Amino acid sequence: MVLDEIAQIRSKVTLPLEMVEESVESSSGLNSDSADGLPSVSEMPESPPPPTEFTDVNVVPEHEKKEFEESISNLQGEITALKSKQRSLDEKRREALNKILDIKGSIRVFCRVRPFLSVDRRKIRLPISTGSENVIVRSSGSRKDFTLDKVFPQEATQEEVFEEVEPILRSALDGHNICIFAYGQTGTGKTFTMEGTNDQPGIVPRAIQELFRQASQDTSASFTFSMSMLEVYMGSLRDLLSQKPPARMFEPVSKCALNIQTGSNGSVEIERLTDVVVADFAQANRWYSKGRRARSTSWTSVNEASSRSHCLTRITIARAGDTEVGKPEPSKLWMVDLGGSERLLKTGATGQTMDEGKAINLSLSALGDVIAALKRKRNHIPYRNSKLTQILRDSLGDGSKALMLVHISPSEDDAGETICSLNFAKRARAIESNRDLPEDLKKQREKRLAELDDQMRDAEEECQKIRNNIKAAEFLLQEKKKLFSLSYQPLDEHQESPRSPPVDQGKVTESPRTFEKSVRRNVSSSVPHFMSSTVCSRQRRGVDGDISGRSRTPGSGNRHLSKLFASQSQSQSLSYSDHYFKENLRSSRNGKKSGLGEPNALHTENPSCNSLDLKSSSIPRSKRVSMSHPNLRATFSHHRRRMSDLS
Ligand SMILES: Nc1ncnc2c1ncn2[C@@H]1O[C@H](COP(=O)(O)OP(=O)(O)OP(=O)(O)O)[C@@H](O)[C@H]1O
Repeated sequence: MVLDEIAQIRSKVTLPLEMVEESVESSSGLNSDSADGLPSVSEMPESPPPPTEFTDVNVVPEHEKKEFEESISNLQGEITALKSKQRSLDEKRREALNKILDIKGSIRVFCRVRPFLSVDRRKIRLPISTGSENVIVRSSGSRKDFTLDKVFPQEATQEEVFEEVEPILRSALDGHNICIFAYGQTGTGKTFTMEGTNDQPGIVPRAIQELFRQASQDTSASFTFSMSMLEVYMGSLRDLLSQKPPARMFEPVSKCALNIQTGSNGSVEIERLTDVVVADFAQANRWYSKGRRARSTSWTSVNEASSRSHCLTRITIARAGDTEVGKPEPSKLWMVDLGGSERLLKTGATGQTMDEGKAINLSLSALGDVIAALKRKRNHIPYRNSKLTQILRDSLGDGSKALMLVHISPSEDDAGETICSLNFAKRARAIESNRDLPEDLKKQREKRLAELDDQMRDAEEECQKIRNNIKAAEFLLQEKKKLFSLSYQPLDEHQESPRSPPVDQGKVTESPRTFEKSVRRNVSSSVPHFMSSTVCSRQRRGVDGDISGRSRTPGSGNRHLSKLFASQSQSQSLSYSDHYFKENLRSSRNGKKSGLGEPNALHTENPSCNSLDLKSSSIPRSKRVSMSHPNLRATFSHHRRRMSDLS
């Protein structure tokens, strides 16, 4: 129904200008020498003129204006109702997604096995075997089985990994704080998973792109994204997007340049941390590259340090437009590439490497403690034990979701480290896996998840339909408003309207007064003094001439109208109340061309109207012309102003 209306409105917006043009040319006799072979006005036989009505074109019938206003307000009401329906469906979808994530666990743990690299000493017997939700590690005659939420084997692609990560991003847009961690021994592929390469982008660039994509589809709210990047090294924080270069390249940063502030409500702010608003994915990606470059040239021993620091990328999502629920707090999406988790004794580290390793291990175990406390719903969550957990305080806990991607090596040499990493994963997992549940509970859980999944999809589909309806209705409303302002609002209001396209400025130049002067210019010298041209009017005529070369716009419709006035002044007989003229307009409104091109439809001189009677105020109301075509009204409304200016 809405689409039909749009089609109607479109035809109303564009067609009438042609109709006006046609009616102007036909009625003014300008096409008298045309192929139609129509006689000019002067050649017209002296048949008795049709009775002339003097009408006040200043007035458009109130009932029509009211009807138009009503249709606009009905449409506005319809849009409001659709938006409220969209909000409630969106709420349903959010609830279902939340329940799904809660059943699956608010802290989910995945495992990714790195493929063999050329540098790996390949053994015939592989220590690792994987299922979809479990990893078995065989080492020194023992066999350990670890259960996880999802396991990505060596051949898993970046796309496959991201597919599983993606649902949590929707939660970030819904207002939840989210943390995605890459955990594991050095060289197991944490940076590959998070950053990726140009050919195989990782989670961070894909997530940013996905956020922009999802936000652009959500018409119920508008989103603003901003981005920060920082590095935590030996308990110090470094701003990776800072515009200020470090005092000396490669200088160790011994002091923490950024302070972590915790509000009374638990919210966390990092003082002086650069936060850049990013308008689109390309811009965000440029900042991300800058942050990555800053990381690789940081600290003392340039490349080595990267595995001994944590790199945190934060996307802050501000949501606006959901007026019924007020302005929500911005949500944060943290994507963290953690430092390598290897045991110090095994690496035989000494000196600074030892200290770095200690710092990493301290913060990783603090993170493990926080996650374990959250899992057990402890009253005290030990956030304060490391800089990392202090930073993530408001994004790990109530209402937040976390995803831990534990990376392991396929090599037998690393089996000990692999077991340590998987023990960390086991500790972090929020719930028992499906595999650990009794059969009946497992079935119940699966059933519930399937129901919620259906609910979520239904709500999403319905929401999409409503989104399309809203778009169509908003377009229709905009068109109606345009039409309304063209038809009923005085010229001044057109100028003030913020929606007015630039061509309306042309209308200003080509103001109704200009037309009036062009009428006067052609009026014989017998016209009263007040109708003769002035310097100003002659200047305006120059402007008028400039405009005439422009493309057809409502303004150019006026140009044709001015032709009509010019020709009127030659014949000095045409009145808007002329029933032929009205008839022509009516038929053109009805899509009939017939009356306008036919000789008997042409206007003849009306001797009783040898001069233009512009005193509209003296015309009885009963004789006012009724032009129900909105665009015709538009041009007439300009004319009305011209007349009233004169009176
Ligand atoms: N899934 C994979 N597919 C192909 N190559 C991979 C994969 N995972 C890791 N690699 C390669 O393994 C090497 C080590 O990976 P990466 O640097 O990401 O490890 P890391 O865990 O981040 O190490 P560090 O802790 O030192 O930063 C890189 O050359 C990377 O390209």
